Amino acid sequence: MGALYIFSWICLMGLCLFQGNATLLEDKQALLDFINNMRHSRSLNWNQTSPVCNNWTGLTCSADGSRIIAVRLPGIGLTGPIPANTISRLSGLQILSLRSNSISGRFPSDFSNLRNLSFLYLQYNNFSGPLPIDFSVWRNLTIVNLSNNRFNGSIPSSVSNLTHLEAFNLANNSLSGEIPDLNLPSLQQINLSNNNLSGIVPQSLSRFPNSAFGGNNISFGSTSNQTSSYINPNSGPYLTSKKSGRLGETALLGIIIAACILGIIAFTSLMIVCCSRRKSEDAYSGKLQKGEMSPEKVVSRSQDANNRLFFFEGCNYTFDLEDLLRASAEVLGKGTFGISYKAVLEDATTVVVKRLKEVSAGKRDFEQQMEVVGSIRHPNVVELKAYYYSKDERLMVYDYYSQGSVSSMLHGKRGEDRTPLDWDARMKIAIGAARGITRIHMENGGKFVHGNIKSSNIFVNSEQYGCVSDIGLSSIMSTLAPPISRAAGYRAPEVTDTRKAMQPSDVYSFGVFLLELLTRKSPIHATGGEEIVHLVRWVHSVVREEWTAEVFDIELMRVPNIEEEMVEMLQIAMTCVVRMPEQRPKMPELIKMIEDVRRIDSQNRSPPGNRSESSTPPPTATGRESQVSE
Ligand SMILES: Nc1ncnc2c1ncn2[C@@H]1O[C@H](COP(=O)(O)OP(=O)(O)OP(=O)(O)O)[C@@H](O)[C@H]1O
Repeated sequence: MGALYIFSWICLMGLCLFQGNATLLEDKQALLDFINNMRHSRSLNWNQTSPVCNNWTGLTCSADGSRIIAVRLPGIGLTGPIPANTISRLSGLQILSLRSNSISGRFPSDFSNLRNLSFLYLQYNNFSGPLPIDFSVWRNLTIVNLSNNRFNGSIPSSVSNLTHLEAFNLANNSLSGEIPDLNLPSLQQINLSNNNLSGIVPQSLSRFPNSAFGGNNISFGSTSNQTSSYINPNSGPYLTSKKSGRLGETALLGIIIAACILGIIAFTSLMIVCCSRRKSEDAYSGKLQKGEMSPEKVVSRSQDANNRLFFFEGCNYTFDLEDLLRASAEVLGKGTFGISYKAVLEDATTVVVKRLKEVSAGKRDFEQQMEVVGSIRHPNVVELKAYYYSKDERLMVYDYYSQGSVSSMLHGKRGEDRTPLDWDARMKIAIGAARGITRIHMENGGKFVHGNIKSSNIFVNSEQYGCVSDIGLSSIMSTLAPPISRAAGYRAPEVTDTRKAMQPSDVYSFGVFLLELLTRKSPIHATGGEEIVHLVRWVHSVVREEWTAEVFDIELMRVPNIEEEMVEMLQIAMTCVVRMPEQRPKMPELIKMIEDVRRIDSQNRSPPGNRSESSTPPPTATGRESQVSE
């Protein structure tokens, strides 16, 4: 009897295990059916023979390995409609992210089978047609992002049944009709902006800011005809009142005549100013272009008001644009965003002037961005000292870092002239850069993105810690580095697709920078046979073949007892360059991870927030900067 019991128990367990495997096999088949029936420009390592869990890109299995619970495939070039009866067979699915692809067609009706879905990210695709009528089938939905598609029709009232909903984003679609009453206490974020919605914002959503409903024909609060506040895509919030009557005809005529006279005066003065400014700026640009400055006076004092260098508070420089124009200048290099010059002023002050090309932002946006950048004071961030804006010329002024960038330290001199960077130096550069980027990410309510992390933008401060430069340019410039360029080697895969840098893409670039520090290889380099090598792919292939030691810079291999630390740093770098942005660590975590590899020194281990307001150490610079220590 006992034996029979044990036998049946074993059978039962066997059946369970078999069933578990069967479900996973079914999930695997559903995914293969999906990917084999959908165009995608990136190849995936999904093949029939390899195990799904821990192996296939973009998937997460349940803890017991019996089901697939997350599919994350952002920015892999998926094109066309989602094939029916594929993804919808993953009945254990909780997270689905197919954002930043080119998926078209309607919202798949069979997604109603995904009863466990909690997080749905389909933003930045080409979905069209109406939203699903019955949202209540997904009782667990917590975050829904369907923004930046072409969905039309109205917002279904069934959304109000999603009691777990915390974030709901339908921005930038073509939705119309009125906003339903969404009495959802857990809802923390909503964005319905830039649709064709009309009517009023229901009371249940009045706690959200106006910007959540901008770009629609929605009115707020009172429904009375007397006064209501409208939000219009072009003009922003404004008040209209039915009481305001029409202007009398005489008054109107008076205004038109006055406007004409003023217009003529303004036009004439503008022409005079433009002609004289154009002359002086052309002369200035010409000198910078030639990489030389003559002592002749290029801008007259009377024009200083229009040609003013804007210095940030606390900057101890006393020169003006005129002095800068008289300085002797030498081209340091041509970057993605312009040319950088080393300028030595008459009193021996040495600065770097970056002359920007193709700024896409207007004057106001440019100035605002400069204000943000100029306000960042941190030992691991290269300070922007001053800027200049005119119609034809935009300049940024920094301290000159005489040791050159980390790029030139790693790849610059060859042979006997070369001073190798030892392990300590590289660790200090890594930790400093991590702290600098973390500080930059704290700006703008924790949303600021650097967008151009690379070794030629990282210098060392007076304490030899990494120091990050070139902040805030990627968002105001229209240029993107060409696909085969050193800059492109740092670019996260999703940035190539969406052309939009985010904080996780900075983390990716930082990971590439760490790999560069460890290998002393450029992110994109040609081998003897002219073959283009991508550093991330190369490191992956070497590590996969278990030749880890081969990865490291030969100069480091000579140093005793650092192998373990190098391997730990390699692991950290590899976590930064994973394909899925949401799987990359955040910058503050990276500081901790790197600090844990080696206790560099206690003085430099305080969190960046505590250190940002401290007296800024100067760079290892020539010129007149005072040498205040960190
Ligand atoms: N403050 C500085 N001190 C010393 N050298 C600098 C300074 N700023 C830039 N450089 C160097 O000048 C050269 C040109 O810099 P620039 O920033 O214009 O281009 P980049 O870093 O090569 O590319 P990108 O424009 O994409 O940042 C680079 O070698 C850079 O390291």
